[in-house]
Amino acid sequence: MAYRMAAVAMATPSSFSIRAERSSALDLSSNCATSNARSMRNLVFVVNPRGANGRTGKEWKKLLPYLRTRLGDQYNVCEYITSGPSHAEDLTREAIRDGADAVISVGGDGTLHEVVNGFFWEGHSVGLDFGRRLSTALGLIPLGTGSDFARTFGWKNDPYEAIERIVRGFKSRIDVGVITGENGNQHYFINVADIHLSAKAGYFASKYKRFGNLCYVLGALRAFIGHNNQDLKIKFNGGEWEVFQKVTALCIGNAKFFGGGMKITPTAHPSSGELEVVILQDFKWYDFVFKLHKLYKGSHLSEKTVYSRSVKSIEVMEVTPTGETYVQSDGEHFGFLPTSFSILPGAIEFFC
Ligand SMILES: Nc1ncnc2c1ncn2[C@@H]1O[C@H](COP(=O)(O)OP(=O)(O)OP(=O)(O)O)[C@@H](O)[C@H]1O
Repeated sequence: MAYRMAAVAMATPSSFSIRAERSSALDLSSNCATSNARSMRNLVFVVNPRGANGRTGKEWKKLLPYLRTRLGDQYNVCEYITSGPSHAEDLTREAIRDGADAVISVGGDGTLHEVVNGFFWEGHSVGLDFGRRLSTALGLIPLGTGSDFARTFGWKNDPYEAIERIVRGFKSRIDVGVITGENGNQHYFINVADIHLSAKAGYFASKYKRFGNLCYVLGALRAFIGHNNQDLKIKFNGGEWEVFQKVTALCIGNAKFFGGGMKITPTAHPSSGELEVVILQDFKWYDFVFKLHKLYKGSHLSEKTVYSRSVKSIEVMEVTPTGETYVQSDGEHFGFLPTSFSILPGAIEFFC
């Protein structure tokens, strides 16, 4: 069940600041709007103060006065600070229901992942709740450790460039990946979902975020302990089951990069209408030493032990079930196989 939010407000004629807490109601029309609110655009900035080891919170404090000046009188700037994991999801859902024109994720890929999930509720778009058709756009100020989704667009962790994109107001529709676990619950991803070694590495990397980008190397080293390549059964686009032997990692890209700059699904693009599947087979630890540069450059698809194709959907299960093969989406631990993935083409309008 979604939390509703408390809004403690400090209204100014053109902007508004909110520290969101769980458990009471937020109403954009009363809390963000001013007297000429109907003609103003409500932009909700969902900020993870703990992103990039706390750097996001510090940067944001400096950024906010500039943002208000740069956006000017036609925008209500609503600032929602997350209080912990998953909070960004609840805040986004409430902002959409309250009629926000845009929700802008301020932080890394984990925060963006939660904001994207906030666009959905019980298998459908929140904008279509109660028979309404609300069109809230998604924006991004990348300020995380990896900020991998932004790399597909060639964007850096530069908040001032990101603000210019919002000011310019150019939007296009992007696809969203759907991931469904054994219990049938749906979850959404916008960047890359992945299975086995990389997902296990991501799980451990999240424990080492205090080391910055080094967390991905530490996570990978930890994941190698006890790792075995796995035979997997895979069904593409609802066809026949096929067995892929000795799978090291299986990656499903809506965008190109993961793990802090590795171009793992180099032909993926969030407006292609398809997911790009890349399967690494029979990789040994030394393959990562000798082929790592190819994974970063995105030139690994020509390797004999790398399989790739575009799909609308894919189902994956272990040949011999262990229930221990890791799955992650957008760098966040999702669970274990079996899992299925599909695409929602053009599901969200995005500032780009
Ligand atoms: N107030 C908070 N306190 C602690 N954790 C939070 C808070 N708000 C959000 N989080 C969690 O922090 C996690 C990481 O945040 P985020 O992705 O923004 O930064 P990052 O991990 O440094 O960047 P990247 O994912 O790009 O590497 C999110 O998955 C989210 O669940």
